Amino acid sequence: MIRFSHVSKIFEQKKQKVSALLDINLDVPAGQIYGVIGASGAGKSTLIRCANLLERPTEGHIFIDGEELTQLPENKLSLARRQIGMIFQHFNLLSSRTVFDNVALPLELACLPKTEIKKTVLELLELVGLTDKKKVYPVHLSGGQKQRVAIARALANGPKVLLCDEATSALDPGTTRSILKLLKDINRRLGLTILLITHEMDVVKYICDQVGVISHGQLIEKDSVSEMFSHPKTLLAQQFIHSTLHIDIPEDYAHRLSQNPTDLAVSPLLKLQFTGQSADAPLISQAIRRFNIDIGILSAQMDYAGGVKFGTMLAELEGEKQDITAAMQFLKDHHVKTEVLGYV
Ligand SMILES: Nc1ncnc2c1ncn2[C@@H]1O[C@H](COP(=O)(O)OP(=O)(O)OP(=O)(O)O)[C@@H](O)[C@H]1O
Repeated sequence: MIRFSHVSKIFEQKKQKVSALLDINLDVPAGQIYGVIGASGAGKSTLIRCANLLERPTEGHIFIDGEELTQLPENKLSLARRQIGMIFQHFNLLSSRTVFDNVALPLELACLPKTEIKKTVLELLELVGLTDKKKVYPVHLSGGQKQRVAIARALANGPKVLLCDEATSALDPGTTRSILKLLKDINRRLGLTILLITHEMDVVKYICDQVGVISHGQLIEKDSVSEMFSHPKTLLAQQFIHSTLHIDIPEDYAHRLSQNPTDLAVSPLLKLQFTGQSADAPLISQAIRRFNIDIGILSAQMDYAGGVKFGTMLAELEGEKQDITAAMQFLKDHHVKTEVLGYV
């Protein structure tokens, strides 16, 4: 449904060239939710703005449902853009228009008859759960409600594709969830293809089918969400995944931790990272039985994404030195990433 073929974008500013996108190849199948994740300045906004040619690529081709946008003359491009809805981090509603009139705007621009506009707008407001707010002005809405209006407006022309530019970045975690749930519902109910950009792996984990990681304008890794979470290949993907896990050493415990083993501090504190196959096997109890050691769990968080289990654990290993070494090797051999944080 969306295809980027060898897309590059170079910005020129005061004789300086910035390569915002470098040879991007991306295919989003119809009906899927595709997330592109990256740090600030990685090229996410440029990428999503190229999808509807708000930003024209310097090189390469962009196709929506088989039609090459990069070949279309301006008049045909405006028509093609009706197939592509877009929502933004800061909602971009017209403050002088009511909720109803904001959603009606694209239909008015498409010169639809009033009765049809009214019917469509009321259906859309029901879809996004804002029927009772139709006469309200945006200033009286919460952030989540504003984004719901923006979603209804983006769907007004019945697009095949929805582009989401950091759509939940300005919202609190609870509202973020409800907006992501709405996007997922719309995707499933209307078969809408969604391309979103984000800097939060939680967003990807919650709604995406596939994910691409962008860094310095390049898509350095792309995969299904389950594959990325179970076997992240690049360091950046690994860092994004582990940013969704919130594991800290308690402060009083950290004070007792010594960098190297001493006569009093002999038990290593390990940070164990489980992905895919390692998370499914009962490796902790196997290590305890096989090597006759004790494992004290300080904190742990296991999670699911795309049907795959993964997680992080902080655990103290107690026992004879050679048994601890053998147990650590056993965990490593079974794809558990093992890091010694100190000794207690
Ligand atoms: N209009 C522009 N003119 C010149 N350089 C630009 C322009 N827009 C973006 N850039 C540069 O292109 C690179 C990618 O920017 P982009 O906004 O796409 O990143 P991003 O991943 O969306 O960042 P953020 O998450 O901070 O919004 C950056 O180096 C940025 O400075």
